[in-house]
Amino acid sequence: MPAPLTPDAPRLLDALATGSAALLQRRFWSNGVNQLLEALGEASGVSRVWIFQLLERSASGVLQDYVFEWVATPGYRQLTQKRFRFFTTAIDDPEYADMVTRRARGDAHTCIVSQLPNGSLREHLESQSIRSMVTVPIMLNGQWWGTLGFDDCEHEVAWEGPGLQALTIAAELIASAIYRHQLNSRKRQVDLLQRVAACGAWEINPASGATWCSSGLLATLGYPPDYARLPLRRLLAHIVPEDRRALWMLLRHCCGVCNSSCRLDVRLIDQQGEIRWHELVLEANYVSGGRLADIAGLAIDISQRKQGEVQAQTEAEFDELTGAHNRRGMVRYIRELLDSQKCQRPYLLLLDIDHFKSINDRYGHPAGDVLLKTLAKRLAGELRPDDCLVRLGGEEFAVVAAELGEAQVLQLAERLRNCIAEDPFVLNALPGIGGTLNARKVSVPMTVSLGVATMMPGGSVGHCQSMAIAQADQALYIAKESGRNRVVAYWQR
Ligand SMILES: Nc1nc2c(ncn2[C@@H]2O[C@H](COP(=O)(O)OP(=O)(O)OP(=O)(O)O)[C@@H](O)[C@H]2O)c(=O)[nH]1
Repeated sequence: MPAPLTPDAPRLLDALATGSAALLQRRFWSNGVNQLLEALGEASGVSRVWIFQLLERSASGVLQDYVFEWVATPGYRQLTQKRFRFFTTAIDDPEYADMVTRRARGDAHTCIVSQLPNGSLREHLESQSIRSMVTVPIMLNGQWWGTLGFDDCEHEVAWEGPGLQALTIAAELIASAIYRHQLNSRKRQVDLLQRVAACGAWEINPASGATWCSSGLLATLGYPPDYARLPLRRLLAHIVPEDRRALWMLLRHCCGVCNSSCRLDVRLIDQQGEIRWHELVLEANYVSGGRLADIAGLAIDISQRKQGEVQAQTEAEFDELTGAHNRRGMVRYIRELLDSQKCQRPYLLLLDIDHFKSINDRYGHPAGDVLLKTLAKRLAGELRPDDCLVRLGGEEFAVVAAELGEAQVLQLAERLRNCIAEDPFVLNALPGIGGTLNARKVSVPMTVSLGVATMMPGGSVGHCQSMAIAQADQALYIAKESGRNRVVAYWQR
C-alpha cells in the first residue's frame, strides 16, 4: 500500500494569501469565502472543500447545515443534495463522538478512512467515497460555529505540519470574516434603529475623559459621522449650560444613592448653534466604593414633543387676546418664584381700566379688543423680563413684581399708570363708529387705576395669591372711589 501523501504547504500558504485578500476586499463576505475555498481546494489537490454550520448540539447528535462548497469536478458536488440540508448526525459511534468533542474544543481532526475502526463514521465517509478527510473547526468568540472540511476521494493524505496549520489559519480567517459580517449587520440595525427612533447613543468614562458617540449623535451635533473622538469637555459644551448644571446635579444625586439609571430632558446645541430638545437616558456603572466607572445611554430627539408641550402650555397659561399670562399662568409663575427662593415677598399690582364700558360703547367691542391688546403691550414695555403681566379677565390686569422694595413698587405702579395716561391710544375707527362719517384714526385717551398689595408667603400658593388679590382689590376700590387714574397701596389705606 503506497504511503499517504503530504500536503503542499507552500502552495497552501499562497492560496491563503490570495483567499484572505478576497475575504477582506469582497463586498459580500460569502463571495470572499467561496474564493478562499477555491484557492485552498486547488492548492491542496483535494476533491471537495466544504463548510458546515453548526445549528444545534446535544449528547445524542448534532444538527448542521451545509453552507459552502468547492469541488474539483462537478461529480463531487454535494451542497445541492437534500440529505445535507439541515441534517442531523447521531453520535452513536465512539470515533464520531471523539471527532465532535475535538471540534467543539477547537481542535483539528484528520483521518484516513481505511484506517478508521468500523463504525458509523467510517460507513458515512465510505458512502461518500472519501479516502481521507481533515476538518478544522471555525471558532467564533470561543464557540464552535462550524467546520471547514477537506475531502479527498482520490488519495490518502496525511494532514499534518505546516499544511495543517495553513488550514487552521484559513478557519480563523473565515471566523473573522463572519464576525465582521455580524458586526456590520448589528451596526446597520443599530443605525436604522437610531434613525427610526431619532436617537443617538453615547458613552463616557469620567475617569479618563474618553467619550464615544454614535454616528447619529455626531450628525445631530453637526460633526461628520466618522469624526474622531470628541473630548469630554467639548461634548458637554453641546448641552445648554443651565441643563448641564441640572445634569451634574442629577448625576451627583444618582452617585450618592448608587442609582443606575435616570432620565433628563436637555437642550443640545449643534455646531451651527441650533438648539433641539433631547431626552437623555443614562445608565451608570459603579465600581466598589460607589465610584462612577462609566455612563452610557441614549439621546432621544424630543423637540417635536417639546414643541407640543410648549404650545399646550402657552394655550393653557396665556391669554389669547393680549398674550399676557392668565390666572393659571400667574399661579405657576408665583409658585416658581417662591420655590426659587429668589424672592420672599413679591408684590401684586391690580390694574383696572377706567370707564372701559363707555369706550366699548362708543367705539364698539372689536375696537375695545384692539385697545386691550395695545394697552397690554404698553404695560409689558414698562416691565422687566422677570416680572409677570397677567390678564385676570375683562379689563382687569395684574402685575407680579419680584425683588422690589415698597418704594420701588410704588414707583413701578406710578410708571404703569403714567404710561397709559400720558399718551392717548390711536384707533382706526370705521365710518359711523364713534360719531365718525369716514374711516379715520381717532385718539382715545385712557387711564387706569391700581391697587398694590404684598404677597405674604405661607400656606399654599393659591391662598397667598387670593389674599394678595383681595387686599389689592380693596386698594383698587379706594383708587376708583377717590377719582380713578391713581395708585393706592393696601398698606397706605
Ligand atoms: N372689548 C372688550 N371689552 C371687554 C372685554 N372684557 C370685558 N369688557 C368690557 O369691559 C367693561 C367693564 O365695565 P365695568 O366693569 O362697568 O367697568 P368700567 O366701565 O371700566 O368702569 P370702572 O372700572 O368703574 O372704571 C364692560 O363693558 C365689558 O363688556 C373684552 O375682552 N373685550
